[in-house]
Amino acid sequence: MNFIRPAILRSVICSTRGPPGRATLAPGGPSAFYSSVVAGAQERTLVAVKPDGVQRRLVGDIIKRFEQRGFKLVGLKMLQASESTLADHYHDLRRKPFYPSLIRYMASGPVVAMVWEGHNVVRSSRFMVGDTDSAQAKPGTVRGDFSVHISRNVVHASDSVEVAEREISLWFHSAELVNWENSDQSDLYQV
Ligand SMILES: Nc1ncnc2c1ncn2[C@@H]1O[C@H](COP(=O)(O)OP(=O)(O)OP(=O)(O)O)[C@@H](O)[C@H]1O
Repeated sequence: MNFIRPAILRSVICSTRGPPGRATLAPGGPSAFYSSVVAGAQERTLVAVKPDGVQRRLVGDIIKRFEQRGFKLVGLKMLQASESTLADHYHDLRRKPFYPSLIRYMASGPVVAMVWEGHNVVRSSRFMVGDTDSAQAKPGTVRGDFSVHISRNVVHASDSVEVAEREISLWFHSAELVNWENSDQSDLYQV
């Protein structure tokens, strides 16, 4: 979604709420209105910095990219992933020839798991992370900037909303996810 200027948002609300020709903003003014627009479109995704990304001190850079894009961090932890979690996470790849080395790689050191929230965050995260094969990943993406080989591609991001829900519940307990409000969410949606 492109950023929306306040004036455009005001005209959208005027045309979708209340009788024609009557300007009706949400109670609480523009800021509350932006929040209500944004809140209706929220989704969450799992992003994980893989062991090579942690070893290479890329955690901060990856978090920065998601924060700067405008997404909201609602879960964060560093952990040594168990083989059972990894087997569950990559269950669809278990028959691939690279599966054993993938599990070894993912278990070789700590992972930083995160849950990010925002409009179209699943799709946007996949673009930000870049192609699975680092050789195909575009510059500007995490993998395109930091990785040269598919087997050490720095970061994971869920590839659909349904998968994201499954992966978040695999990696996080619900009590580890924090619901919080931006003090002024309108800032996110202004150019
Ligand atoms: N041909 C391959 N050789 C070695 N490792 C591979 C290969 N294909 C995939 N992998 C590893 O398995 C991971 C999962 O593969 P998948 O096809 O699900 O890609 P992805 O969804 O882009 O990656 P991820 O799930 O890690 O975000 C890849 O990120 C990569 O680390």
